[in-house]
Amino acid sequence: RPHRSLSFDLIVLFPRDICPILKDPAALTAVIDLFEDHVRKNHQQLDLIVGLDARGFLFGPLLAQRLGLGFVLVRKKGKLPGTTVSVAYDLEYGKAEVEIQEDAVAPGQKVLLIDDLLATGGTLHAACELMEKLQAQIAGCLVVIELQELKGADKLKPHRVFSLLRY
Ligand SMILES: O=P(O)(O)OC[C@H]1O[C@H](OP(=O)(O)OP(=O)(O)O)[C@H](O)[C@@H]1O
Ligand SMILES: Nc1ncnc2[nH]cnc12
Repeated sequence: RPHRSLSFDLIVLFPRDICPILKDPAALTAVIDLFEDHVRKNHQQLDLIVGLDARGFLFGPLLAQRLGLGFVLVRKKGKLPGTTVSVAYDLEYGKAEVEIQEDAVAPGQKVLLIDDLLATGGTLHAACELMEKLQAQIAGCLVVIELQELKGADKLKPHRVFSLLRY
């Protein structure tokens, strides 16, 4: 049979889905409570929460609002108006590109990145490269779900990853 990656096999055999969390208001509140608690204990003087397209947008603004911080979007290529900065990265099959508005984060601002799920780490790694292009300070990455077998947290080093559910 054709080669399939570990990530592909995991999606097919063990799909991890955040939809049940979103459907249950108590679960969603618990997720944001846990993130808020972690950030208040471990991160001081943050400037912005940066969320990843598309499912990072479901959690990021809720957390940002709790913390009294602004929220910034990292989008897939071609979606943002104005002047953008982009980073291309490899997927298991093909390539992708993420973008941010060039003035979304000012040099020196301290940001925390958020997404729903960490698999290989390619997406968050590319988003970290975007932050570096804008000379932001990366405080760390937050995800609801981490697929530990795929070692995404290693790929993101030296940046730290905080996850709520690990498989
Ligand atoms: O760690 P990685 O191997 O990069 O994979 C994780 C990324 O993959 C999924 O997004 P997807 O690309 O399916 O896009 P979507 O959120 O727009 O559905 C997930 O929401 C993460 O963003
Ligand atoms: N097992 C999995 N479930 C959901 N999304 C994924 N992305 C990569 N692996 C995944």
